[in-house]
Formats: sequence, C-alpha cells, structure tokens
Amino acid sequence: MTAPALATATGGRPRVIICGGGLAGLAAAKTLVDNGFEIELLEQRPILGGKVSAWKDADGDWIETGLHVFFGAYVEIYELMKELGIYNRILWKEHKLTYTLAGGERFSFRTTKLPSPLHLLPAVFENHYFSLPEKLTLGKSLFPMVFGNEQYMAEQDRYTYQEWHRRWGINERMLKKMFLPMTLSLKFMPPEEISAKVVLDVAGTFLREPHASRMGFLKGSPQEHLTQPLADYITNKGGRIRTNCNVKTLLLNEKRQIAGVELITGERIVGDYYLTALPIHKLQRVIPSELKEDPFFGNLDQFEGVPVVTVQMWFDRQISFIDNILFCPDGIIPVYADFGNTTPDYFLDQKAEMAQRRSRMEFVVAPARDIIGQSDEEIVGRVWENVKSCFPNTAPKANVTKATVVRVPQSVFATKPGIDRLRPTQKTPVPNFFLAGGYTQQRFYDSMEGAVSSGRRAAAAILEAHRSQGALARG
Ligand SMILES: Cc1cc2nc3c(=O)[nH]c(=O)nc-3n(C[C@H](O)[C@H](O)[C@H](O)COP(=O)(O)OP(=O)(O)OC[C@H]3O[C@@H](n4cnc5c(N)ncnc54)[C@H](O)[C@@H]3O)c2cc1C
Repeated sequence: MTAPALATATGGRPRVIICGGGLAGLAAAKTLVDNGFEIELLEQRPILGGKVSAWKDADGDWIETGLHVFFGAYVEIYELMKELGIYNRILWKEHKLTYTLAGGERFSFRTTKLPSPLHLLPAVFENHYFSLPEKLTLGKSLFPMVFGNEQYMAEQDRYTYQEWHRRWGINERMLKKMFLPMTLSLKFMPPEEISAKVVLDVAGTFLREPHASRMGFLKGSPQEHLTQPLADYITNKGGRIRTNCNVKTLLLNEKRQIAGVELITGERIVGDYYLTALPIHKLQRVIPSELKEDPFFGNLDQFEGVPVVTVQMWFDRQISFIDNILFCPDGIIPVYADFGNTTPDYFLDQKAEMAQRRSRMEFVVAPARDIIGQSDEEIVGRVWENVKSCFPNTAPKANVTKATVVRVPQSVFATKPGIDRLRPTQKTPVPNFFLAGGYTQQRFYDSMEGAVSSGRRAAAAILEAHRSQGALARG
C-alpha cells in the first residue's frame, strides 16, 4: 500500500540508497516502494540476484550460481512471491530425502501425515540403512532438538555440531552418512566446523513443523522466475535500479551519520537513508573505519564467507530418474539434483519420449576450501567419478556433453561457533544507516528466506525511523 503522505524536510519523497541487488536488497526495495519511498538500488554486477543469480551462456543454457531449493518452513519469501503473482513457479516435490551412496546403494527418509514430531519418526525408524542400535542413539537426542528453548539453543553455539553429536553419544556412522551431507548442504561446512546451534535450529524446525522439510524447485531459472519479476515490480513502481555500480565506500558527515555513497568511478550518490544489502566480506570494506570503533560495526570483521563451487553437467542420456533433491555422503557432491527431472524449463527435449530425456545435473561441491583452486577439468573429473560411483548402472554408459564450473570464494556467512551472538540487527547505531543480509538477525540464517526476511526487516526499520523523525519534527 502506498503512503503518499511521506515526505522529507525538503518536501520530496524520502529517498533510500540501497547497496546490493541480491534478494535482500530487492526485497527491501519492494517494501520501500510499496510504502511511498523513492529508492535507488546500486548493484556491482551487470545482473541482479547475487548468490541466486543465473545467466545464459553462449549456447543459450542457463548457468546458475548455485542449486537453490525452497523449504516448506519458509514464510516471507512466499508472501513476497504471492504478492508478485509468481508463487506458482515453485514445484513442490515428494516429501522425501534420498541419499545416494558410492556403489549405487540408496537410503531415504519419507515423512508421514502424523502430527509433528511423529511425522519424522517413522522416516527414521523405517530406514533400512542404519541398524536399530544406531537409530536408538539418535532417539534420545530428539528431545533437546524438539523441546530445547531459546536459551538452550543459544548455549549450544559454543560447540561444533560434531562435538554436540558426540556429547549425546549419537552413532558415528550417522554423523558421516546422514549429518555430513546435511551440514554441507545447509552451509557448505562440515560437522567439525559448523555451530551445533544451526543444525539444532534446523532439525528442531523440521521436527516441530510437519511441512518444514518439504522441498520445492523453481520451474526454471531463478532469473526468469524470481529476480526479474521482482526487479520489474520495483521499476514499475518508480524505483531506480542501476547495475554495474560498484560501491567503494560509505561517506560520513561530521555527526557520524552517512552522508553519501561513493562508487569506484568517483560518483557520489546521496539519499535520506542508506541500506547495505551486501555480502559480509564486501560490507567490511565499505564501512568507514571510524564506525568500526563501535563494537556493533567492529564485530562484523569477525564474520567470513564460506567457499563453495557449483558444477553443472549435461549428458547424452538419462542417468537419474529421481525428481527430487539428492544427498551424497561419499565424495565431494553433498547435494545435487537432476534438472532433467526436477525443472521443466530445463528439460532438453520437452516433447521427447522418456527414453530420449537427458540428464542435466547441478552439484554443490563442498567443502570447497581445497577444491576451489583446482582447474575446471580437475573439478569436473572428480564430480564425474563421484556420479559414476553413485549411478553404476546408468552413468558409465553416458557421455558428458558439456560442463561448467562456478566458483564462489565467499558465499554464505560461516556459521562457526560463537558467531551467532555477534549478528547485528538491521537497525544500526547510526540513525540513517541500516543493514540487510543473511548475517543480520533473523531466524533463517543465510538463505533465500533469511535474505528476504532481513530485507523486509531493514525496510520496516527505515519506515519506523522515518515516522519517528516526522513525529519529532511535528513535536
Ligand atoms: C551455491 C549456493 C547454494 C544455495 N542454496 C540455497 C538453497 O537451496 N536455499 C536457500 O534458501 N538458500 C540457498 N543459498 C543461499 C542464498 O542464495 C543466499 O542466502 C541469498 O541469496 C543471499 O542474498 P543476499 O541478498 O543477502 O546476498 P547476495 O545474494 O550475496 O547479494 C548481495 C549483492 O551485492 C552485490 N555487491 C557486492 N559488492 C558490491 C558493491 N561493492 N557494490 C554494489 N553491489 C555489490 C553482489 O553482486 C550481490 O548482487 C545458496 C547459496 C549458494 C552460494
């Protein structure tokens, strides 16, 4: 809803400069234009979307920054997509987690319609891969996962997940085969590095909410089905989006408020409010050093991004017949999907008979610290060996017709122990400066939902600041 009464001291509409055109910046921009603000969004790259961005290569194939799935637990991104009329672009898959192992072995967890947390218990106890004694070690740990209160969860942030797992005496094979691909898919970090709190938060949500772990895929590229409709909505409402605008620094005035944004070209852009929706390693560079004297900003230097690699491979025949997300504890591809099954826009030969359908797979390669520096050929070769070992009946007959590698040296913020309490609010101690991004405080960490939620919270904080400023002026 537009609020035409909004105005600045000079009589114009309040103007917000947003740095960063990922989901957080775009979600904030949408809320602000909906509320009568003038926005100018500055994005460094030629395309929008940040970590969810995709672009077409010379063959006309979409290349994605990363494999993205939607979880049933998300809320705000669905509200936003419904407002844009694009919620139906999500295709929900069967509520089942499939693990593919070396040698072609498989196991899965299928949920039932029982009330939570019972909906997941048959999934664990019907599973054939783990023995009953192994599964019983997990049973007792479900209590703190489901019933642990906020204080308990916060206290677990001092442990890695591996430490927590061992403290509770949960079976080691479950750590290696079930939880390793889970933590690598969640935050691209292994159990010995990720905070226990993150895993407990996610597992607790899955246990408490029956649909939380259900997953969906976009019907095609995130550019066409998410980012572009969002950007179009903003520009149609008068928002200005500028790509190829690399923000160099935020400028301060004598009151230690933000006075403007300087681009690397030297151009200076001025507004009433400033919102950064940058990845944490970029934010660290644009914040003036004077502000870092305040621990609110100084603490941000303790955050870092996790490296990850995305590999896409095209094949001359169908390798997998599973229309869902796939996990793999063996090798370097903890989570992947065959877009030939999951994503209709990507079917190479949509009208063909099933026999002619071909696989097109996208893999998350993690942990990537030691892999990211390898050559494309080496990385693709290792992924291909991994695929052949997981699909020994179909893969060896197939030929790889094309492969691409996308490296993200600093992707989502590293959820290592001790970092959670340092996550800043969207409102900062500087009255005209606000933050958005997965590292800021909200429930969903660095995810599409976390980005949208943080963007909307930052926009709400700007609205609030503007209203109280108006009240002050009137008073
Ligand atoms: C491989 C991979 C897989 C993922 N899978 C999932 C998934 O399955 N489900 C899920 O929910 N989430 C997933 N995520 C996480 C999700 O993509 C992110 O949490 C979310 O997109 C972050 O959005 P953001 O706007 O906060 O940050 P970003 O997307 O990083 O956006 C920041 C923007 O700022 C721009 N920028 C940087 N520096 C400057 C500068 N100096 N000036 C101007 N602009 C600048 C960047 O170019 C970028 O566009 C995945 C991430 C990756 C990398």
